[in-house]
Amino acid sequence: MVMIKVQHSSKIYGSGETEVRANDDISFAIRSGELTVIVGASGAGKSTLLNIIGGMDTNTKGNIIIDGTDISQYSTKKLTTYRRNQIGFVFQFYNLVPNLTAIENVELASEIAPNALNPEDIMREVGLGNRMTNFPAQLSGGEQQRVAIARAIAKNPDLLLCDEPTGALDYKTGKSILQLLQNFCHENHKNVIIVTHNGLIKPMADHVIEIGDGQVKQDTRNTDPTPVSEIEW
Ligand SMILES: Nc1ncnc2c1ncn2[C@@H]1O[C@H](COP(=O)(O)OP(=O)(O)OP(=O)(O)O)[C@@H](O)[C@H]1O
Repeated sequence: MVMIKVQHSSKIYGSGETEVRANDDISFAIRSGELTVIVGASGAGKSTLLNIIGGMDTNTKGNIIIDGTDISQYSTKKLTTYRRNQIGFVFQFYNLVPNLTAIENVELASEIAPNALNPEDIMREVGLGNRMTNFPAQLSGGEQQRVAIARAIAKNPDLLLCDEPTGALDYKTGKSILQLLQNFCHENHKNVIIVTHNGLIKPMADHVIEIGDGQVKQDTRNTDPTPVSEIEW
């Protein structure tokens, strides 16, 4: 079953001499339960695409069909509900609230979502059962990213969108975060999209979309994705 259909989507910033075609006629389909890696060089248009799929930005042209509904036609209010109920975001720099404990950061998200999971269960699942009452500053970068992932997962979203989730982490910690995302996707049959410039992680994905100059350069699938623990980069 197709979960996401991006159809001839373009995003143009500015106009005239300052016009930037961040996305230029992008089309692809993501099947339900796929771990998708969107890969490309800096400035290729990856974050723009992810933000449009996540309802944080809107496209200039084209359709974004999520589970049968075209969100490119949504009002601002509908987009807010869509983001709140269906999307979990993970960013490079965690974006945790510094004066709330780890578990309170997760509760913040679960409280606004209608089908939320138990925050304590999720904290244990990401390996932080014993760090729930710590503040972000008392946690390592990898632990903070685990809290950010727990916060995104606790909403029980259909779609987990991750923009360079290991960008601020060392190699080993980054690997454990990617393993967590791969497990979450495959064990729960959820959709996860990871945006990265690191082409070497492509083998971990079910689906790889390569973006260059705002366009899809390659769209391939791995029938037998490699466990993250077996990938070196
Ligand atoms: N709000 C904006 N206004 C104007 N131009 C923008 C805006 N956001 C992005 N762009 C431009 O659109 C292009 C694509 O940017 P985008 O951030 O999507 O690329 P990216 O592939 O995610 O890059 P990176 O890996 O460096 O984050 C770039 O040329 C960027 O400068």
